Amino acid sequence: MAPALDKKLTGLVAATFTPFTTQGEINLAEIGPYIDYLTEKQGVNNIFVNGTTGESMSLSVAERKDLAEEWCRKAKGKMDQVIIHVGCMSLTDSKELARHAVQIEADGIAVISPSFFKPSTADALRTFLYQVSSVAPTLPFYYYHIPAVTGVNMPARDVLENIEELIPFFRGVKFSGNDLMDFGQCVSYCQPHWSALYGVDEQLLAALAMGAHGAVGSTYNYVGYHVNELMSAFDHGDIIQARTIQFKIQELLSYAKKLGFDLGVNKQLMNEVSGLSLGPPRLPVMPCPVDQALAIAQKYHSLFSKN
Ligand SMILES: CC(=O)N[C@H](C=O)[C@@H](O)[C@H](O)[C@H](O)CO
Ligand SMILES: CC(=O)C(=O)O
Repeated sequence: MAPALDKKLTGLVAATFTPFTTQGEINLAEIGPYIDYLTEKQGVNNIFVNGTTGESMSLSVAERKDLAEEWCRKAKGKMDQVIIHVGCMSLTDSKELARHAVQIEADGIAVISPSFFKPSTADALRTFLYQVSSVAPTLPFYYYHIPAVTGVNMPARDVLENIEELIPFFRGVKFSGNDLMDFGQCVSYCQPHWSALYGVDEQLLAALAMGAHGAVGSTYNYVGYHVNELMSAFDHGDIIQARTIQFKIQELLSYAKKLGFDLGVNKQLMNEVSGLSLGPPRLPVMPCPVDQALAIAQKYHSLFSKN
């Protein structure tokens, strides 16, 4: 098997929601239709599975394996790349998931910093990442930086320092932070075969100006079509058009945030917009009150007439 050796990850990557039944079990049957929705209706051809949006930290290792396997199986021939997030609090669990990602022929893995016991230095975090990668040494590897969620605030650029010496298949960073100076320094440190992927959907345009090669986010599940247009406007130098689309996304999210926007609301918005049955989130994330999702979906439709 040759993993995505020379396939640099670019463009849009949807961070998938995990489908649950109404009883709260993982719902593998919804994955096939979900993939079709992303490719056919949103023009999104890459997915980031079992991440923050996928509630990975609320899933068991066994559930994460079942999900990863089904996403890979159903994505075959339809998606360009499937990246599996394998970060856990326990190094042992992360290694088990990394080994499994090789078996199911994922295109890459990503790892978040542990956040209960936090690494105290960039070197400690790099060593943790290295140990996870060591059981999947030829699988493209991404560091997943999300300081607001992990509480691990060391600059991502520090984590990247000489990382290829430890992880030969290091392929980039998924940067979900607001610090655009740190992001710029990551871009500037990137090797040609690495990708700097931005993850704060509200301000992607600023990250594109800083040199982002692509974007990973939850909202690309339902505004992917429009963000593809934003990115192509940017590529063609039409900054006014790119900004117009970015401002619409900001308007949607600021409206949603005023009503209370969390993963439960985000997931319900996806249910409303897509017609998929992804179910409720898992506790401690609370299900979204119906009227709240409807109000946000209405705002969505008023901003984006397509879809
Ligand atoms: C905390 C979180 O989930 N961040 C996501 C990616 O990393 C983003 O895609 C956000 O969901 C998005 O920017 C909306 O705030
Ligand atoms: C947004 C994102 O990348 C995640 O859900 O992990």
